[in-house]
Amino acid sequence: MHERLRAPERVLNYFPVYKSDEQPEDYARVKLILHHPFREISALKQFGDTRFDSFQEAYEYCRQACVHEAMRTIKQMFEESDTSEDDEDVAQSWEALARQLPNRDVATHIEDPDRLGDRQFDREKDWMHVGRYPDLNDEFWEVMKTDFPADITARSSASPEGLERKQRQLFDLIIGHYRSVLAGENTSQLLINLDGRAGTGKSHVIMLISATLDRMAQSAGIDKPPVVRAAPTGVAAYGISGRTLHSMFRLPVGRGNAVDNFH
Ligand SMILES: Nc1ncnc2c1ncn2[C@@H]1O[C@H](COP(=O)(O)OP(=O)(O)OP(=O)(O)O)[C@@H](O)[C@H]1O
Repeated sequence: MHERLRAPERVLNYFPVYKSDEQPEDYARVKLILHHPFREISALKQFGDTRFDSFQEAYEYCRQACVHEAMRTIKQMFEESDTSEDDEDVAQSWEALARQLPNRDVATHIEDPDRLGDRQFDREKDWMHVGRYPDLNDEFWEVMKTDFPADITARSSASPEGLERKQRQLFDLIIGHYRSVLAGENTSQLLINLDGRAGTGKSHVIMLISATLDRMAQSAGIDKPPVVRAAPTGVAAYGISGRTLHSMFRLPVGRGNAVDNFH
C-alpha cells in the first residue's frame, strides 16, 4: 500500500467477507490488511521484532497490542464490526454487488488472494486515471477517447525495394514468418530485438513491416490487425503510430506513482 499525504479518506472493505469460524486464517489476514499499511503481505505477520507464523496469531497479537491514531484500540474496532448481525448485512450487500459481475457464482467462489489484480475483470478496467482525477468518472475518459481517437493505423509509403540491406533482411524474415503462420505451418515463435543508433531507420522499417502485415491479414480475412506497436514514451509511441506501454498494459503510471508502488 502506498501511503499518500492528503489522499482523500476512503472507506475500505473486502470481498468476500470471510467468516471468523469457517476461514479463520483468511479472516485474520483481511482484518490485518484493512488496518495496517504494508508492501508485502507477509509483513502483516511481523510486529516489531516479533514474527508470527500465521495471520491468526498476528491478528490476536494486534487485537491486544495495537493502538491506532484515533486512540481506539484495534480490539475495540474489531469488536464493533464483529457482531454477527453486521457481518450478515455486509455479506449480503457485497454478495448482491458481486452477483452483478459476469460468471460469478458467489456460493462457491472463493477469491484467491494471490490472483488479486490478475483477474479478467481487473485487466479490463482502465486504471490509468484511478486516484488521479477523483472528481471525474470513468465515463468521462471513455467519451474523451471516443471524441478524440488516436490514429494508430500503420501507414507507410516505403517499398521493400527501397530498404537498406539490414532493413530488408528483417522485413523478409518477419514477412516470411507470418506467411508461414497464415499457411498454418507449425512455426515456432519469432522473437527479435531490433536495436540501433538514433536515425538508423528502425521506425521506417517497423512501419513498412506493420503496414504489410496488416494488409496480409486483411487479405486472409482477419479483421483485427495482427500488430500492436508500443513504446515507453508518448513521443516514441507517436513516432510509430502506437500506444504507450502503460496505456497498453493499463498501468497507472504517472505523477507520484512510481512503478515499484504496485505489486
Ligand atoms: N531505407 C530508407 N530509405 C529512405 N529513407 C529512410 C530509409 N530508412 C530510414 N529512412 C529515413 O531516415 C530517417 C530516420 O529513420 P527513422 O526515423 O526510421 O530512424 P530511427 O532509427 O527510428 O530513429 P530513432 O531511434 O531516433 O527513432 C527518417 O526520415 C526515415 O524516413
